[in-house]
Amino acid sequence: MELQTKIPSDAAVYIRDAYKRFAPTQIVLNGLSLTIKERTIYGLLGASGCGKSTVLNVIAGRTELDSGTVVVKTKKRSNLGFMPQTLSLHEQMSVYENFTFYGYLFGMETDAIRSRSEDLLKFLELPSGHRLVRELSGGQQRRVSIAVSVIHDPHILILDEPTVGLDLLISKSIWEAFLRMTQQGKTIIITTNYIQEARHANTIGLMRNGVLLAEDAPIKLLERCHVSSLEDAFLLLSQEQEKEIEPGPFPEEIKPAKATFQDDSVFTFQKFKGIMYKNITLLKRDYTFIVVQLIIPIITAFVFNMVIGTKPKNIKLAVLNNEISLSHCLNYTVTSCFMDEYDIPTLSCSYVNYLRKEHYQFIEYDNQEKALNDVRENKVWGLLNFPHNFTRSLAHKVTEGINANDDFVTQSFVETWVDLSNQYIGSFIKYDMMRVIEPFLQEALLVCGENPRLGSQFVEFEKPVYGSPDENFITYASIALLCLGCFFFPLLSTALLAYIEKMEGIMERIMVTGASTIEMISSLILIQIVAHVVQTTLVMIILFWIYDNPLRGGVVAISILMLITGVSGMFHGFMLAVLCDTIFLTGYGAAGLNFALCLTSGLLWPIEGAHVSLRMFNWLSPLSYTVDAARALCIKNFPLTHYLVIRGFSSAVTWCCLILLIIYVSMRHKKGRLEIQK
Ligand SMILES: Nc1ncnc2c1ncn2[C@@H]1O[C@H](COP(=O)(O)OP(=O)(O)OP(=O)(O)O)[C@@H](O)[C@H]1O
Repeated sequence: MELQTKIPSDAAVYIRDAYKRFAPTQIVLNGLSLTIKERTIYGLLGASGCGKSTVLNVIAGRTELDSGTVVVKTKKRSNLGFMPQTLSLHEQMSVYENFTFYGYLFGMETDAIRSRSEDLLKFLELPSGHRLVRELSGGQQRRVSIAVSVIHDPHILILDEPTVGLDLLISKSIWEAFLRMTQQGKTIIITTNYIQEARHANTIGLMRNGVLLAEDAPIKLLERCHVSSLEDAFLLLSQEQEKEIEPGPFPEEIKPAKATFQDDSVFTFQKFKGIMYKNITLLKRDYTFIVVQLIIPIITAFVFNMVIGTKPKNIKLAVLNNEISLSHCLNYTVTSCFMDEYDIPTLSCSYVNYLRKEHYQFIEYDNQEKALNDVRENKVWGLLNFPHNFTRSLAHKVTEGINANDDFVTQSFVETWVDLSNQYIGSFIKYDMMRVIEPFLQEALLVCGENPRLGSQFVEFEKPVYGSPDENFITYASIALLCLGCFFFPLLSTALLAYIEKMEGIMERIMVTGASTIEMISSLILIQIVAHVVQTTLVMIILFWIYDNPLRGGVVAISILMLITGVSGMFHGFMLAVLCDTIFLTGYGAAGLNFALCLTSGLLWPIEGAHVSLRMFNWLSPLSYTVDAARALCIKNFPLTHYLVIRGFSSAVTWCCLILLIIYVSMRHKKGRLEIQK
């Protein structure tokens, strides 16, 4: 009540004893007090970095004081107009489109926006409203920015260096426009580094060291200081401050104070509509973005299927066959029993032919040292050395069993050297050599009239519980790829879109209109979801229908899971854009996250093989449980009630909520800072 009586009735803005610091030693406002009268121009002057923009942010309700009082006469944000220091316009949009976007944010109807736009174009001497902002000159762009801040005809206009970088003629015409506005009843607060141009203001506040050195009409200031220019007055007052004023102690007790507005809300359709309008207009203008967003995942899916999972073919192996020349082995079939005394076949041929069916290429050698040398020189991947009486020794071993002669036993082995430096190829060679032993022996035994199962290993694999006998790596990896793609591409596009808005100061400008985090994120996500659904559908068609990776059930469930995963990716992207203050960090953050998820989602290697410390915390990865659930749905056709599926869905939803919370907190924390600092 006492305060109310102190506030002059004609004050549009009243600040008393304002203290603000951004770090313990970085005090920006140190007991500043100012009064801005209605229907006047108030010029806030001071050296760069003295805190002028901070004062404007305090008035606009974007920065909270650590202590003090701030009263803004209007209780509605829609009565405030704010022009940030950076251009903060969508340069790919036309002048009209920028007007419409901000008009919608303030709840204006399209017709009202159109007629107000025409007035403003004339008033600020702007060219056609159909021109794109990026095609205008620097001065015209600044005037568009001013027009945007007054599109909704606010009572109080806050302008952060509106004439910076403009030539004298344009600055003059802008000041004239401001004077006309005050005659129409507006209150204008301007910061400027050009002290001399501020002589047009009704009141000047000279700011230094977090306080006002003086606050008066320009003419009175000149009289008081007995000087002829405002620069001299500023200099004189600064010298006096240095002599006289010791900065007071920063209040020990923090009593946050901020300008509040009644029309701040969590979600309003009108603001959502405005942001949607802007997003759709931008997408229509830049369709390459949509094309890239669709083409890259499609190419990735095709390349993945063409590269991953297919067995390496035409691997070269050296053969030293002491039993028979390899040239005699082509088209060789076993027609006689290898255990006969007389008509003995050559099983080395048969074995090599089995391997040929697995797409190995054989090169015959007659010298073991030379062959091994070629393995060492990478000309071939391995050497198979068949002893001269390999078939007879094998027959002896089979018929004699435990009574077999040691020499025969030794001669019944194919000596093999494999280059294991390439783990994948080396393992394929070993695996195939072991795998063909069984059919090779069974065929030989069958010709002998023996039970072919004598040639089987002692382990017999029944029909697989899940999967099929010819399941390969791609079955396992394709699901992880789907999840990763659904997460990463929306993450990347959201991070870039949001970062650009932040970088250009547009995010901050939107927030000053009172738009909430929810409105900004929901409209961005609605747009992205359309792209995400199309993207995911195409990738699923490629993976499951064109390349026939197994999809044994749960199409609807997997689609919903991928939708949530995409939304989670978008939230992660938005979070990166809010938290990172350079494009480098944002890009690296996105790429690094993708890389880490590749490794921890089981795309490259089963997580069961990871170090115990990683396995313990793997559940912290946003995709681990999602990938498990997706595999359970696609490969095992588990029902929705299975715990793996429930866990996957719960994890995806929890991550969304958690990241949303982080975004909300950081946007609150970064108030007044959602733009890249100059
Ligand atoms: N949100 C923030 N977090 C940390 N530091 C901040 C924040 N906002 C402003 N600052 C710092 O406070 C000081 C005053 O900044 P401010 O932008 O208000 O100065 P200014 O007088 O408007 O400068 P200029 O004329 O160059 O625009 C600067 O050192 C700036 O880096």
